[in-house]
Amino acid sequence: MNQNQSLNQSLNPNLKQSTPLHISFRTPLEHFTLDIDISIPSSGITVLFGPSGCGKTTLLRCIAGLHNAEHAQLSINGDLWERQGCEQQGVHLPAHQRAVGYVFQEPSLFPHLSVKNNLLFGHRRAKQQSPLSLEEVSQLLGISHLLQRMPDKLSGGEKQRISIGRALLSNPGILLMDEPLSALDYATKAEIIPYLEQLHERLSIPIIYVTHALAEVESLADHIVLLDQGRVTAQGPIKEMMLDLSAPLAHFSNAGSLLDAVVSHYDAAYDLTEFSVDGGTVTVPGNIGVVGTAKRIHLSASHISLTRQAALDSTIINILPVTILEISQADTAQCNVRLQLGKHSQILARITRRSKDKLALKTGDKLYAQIKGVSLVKR
Ligand SMILES: Nc1ncnc2c1ncn2[C@@H]1O[C@H](COP(=O)(O)OP(=O)(O)OP(=O)(O)O)[C@@H](O)[C@H]1O
Repeated sequence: MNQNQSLNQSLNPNLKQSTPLHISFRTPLEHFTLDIDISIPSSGITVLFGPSGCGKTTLLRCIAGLHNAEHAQLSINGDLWERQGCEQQGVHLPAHQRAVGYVFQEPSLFPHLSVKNNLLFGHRRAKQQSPLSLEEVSQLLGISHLLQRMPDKLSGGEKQRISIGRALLSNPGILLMDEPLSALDYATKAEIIPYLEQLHERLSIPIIYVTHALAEVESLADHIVLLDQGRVTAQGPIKEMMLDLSAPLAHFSNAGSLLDAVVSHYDAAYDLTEFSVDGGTVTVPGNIGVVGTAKRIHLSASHISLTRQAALDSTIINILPVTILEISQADTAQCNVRLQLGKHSQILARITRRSKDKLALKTGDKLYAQIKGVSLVKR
């Protein structure tokens, strides 16, 4: 058993790993009815993404038992928490009996308690004593040096990490995070995202994460559920959803694709890091990480151009052979082009309709993708 497996088991020994979460609620709201019926993976981060007022917070509140829906069916890790409005006998586990960790937009620490006592409050709230110790949580979130401080001596990002720690110490079966970064400035967001990535890697409890920010989706999501006016418009694994030309994400102006990459070489003379990806090599400026480190890289669709021949005299250093899988109109001027890269990967390019016609591009064409600009979304 490796360290992660043992930490996962110790966090929640009763977790039935492979049972998907079944989440179904119907409840009238002010202007529309929230009507959701989804199954999501039992581990990893599922992002709820949608415009303001589409029902994201209400859905979290339903899961936490804070909003009563007329129709409900909720199974978490194989346990039935709620069943309402069907022929079978009703079930409603009260909010205080649900093993839910809830992190809000604004960190809500007790001002009269030290960081340590705020964290221990989560420990005491646990229905079953959390096997995860205060020390382990502090180390996971980088807050060990803050334990004796009072909340008014903490930055916004530190407060939010402590809110997350307190939620984890309550031994949750599910972690609900409602725009946990939206109250923080850009620099603090960047500081906290790596800790969220760590949580995601080291804990196998399901996390449902609400955000409006596409950058957070690209950094953190494994699975995405798109909501509009109380209904699911699309859902699925994030990499697939970004490449689905009929789904909303591919139509955003900042559409792109995610690629798994491993650091393969650092060129000290030019300060460039090379990554090996399925189908080639991608080079980015700077010394990014030790050889062998896995990263997730983001390729913006509008930063990819397509050529029939590999340009030999281009300043663009990332040029990869690709095959066209699908072309679809993105708007009146532009097309999305879904491309096969290597054996198992796909990327998205955004080109003008005029270029598509000029090059007479069609499915099956073998081309070269010139990638101008690669961003790392996982450090
Ligand atoms: N208890 C309630 N009863 C009736 N309507 C409600 C209730 N709670 C929220 N609403 C309404 O339901 C809609 C969805 O609200 P909700 O807070 O779930 O949206 P949201 O997607 O989380 O929005 P935001 O991204 O702005 O936080 C809103 O129009 C809101 O006014």
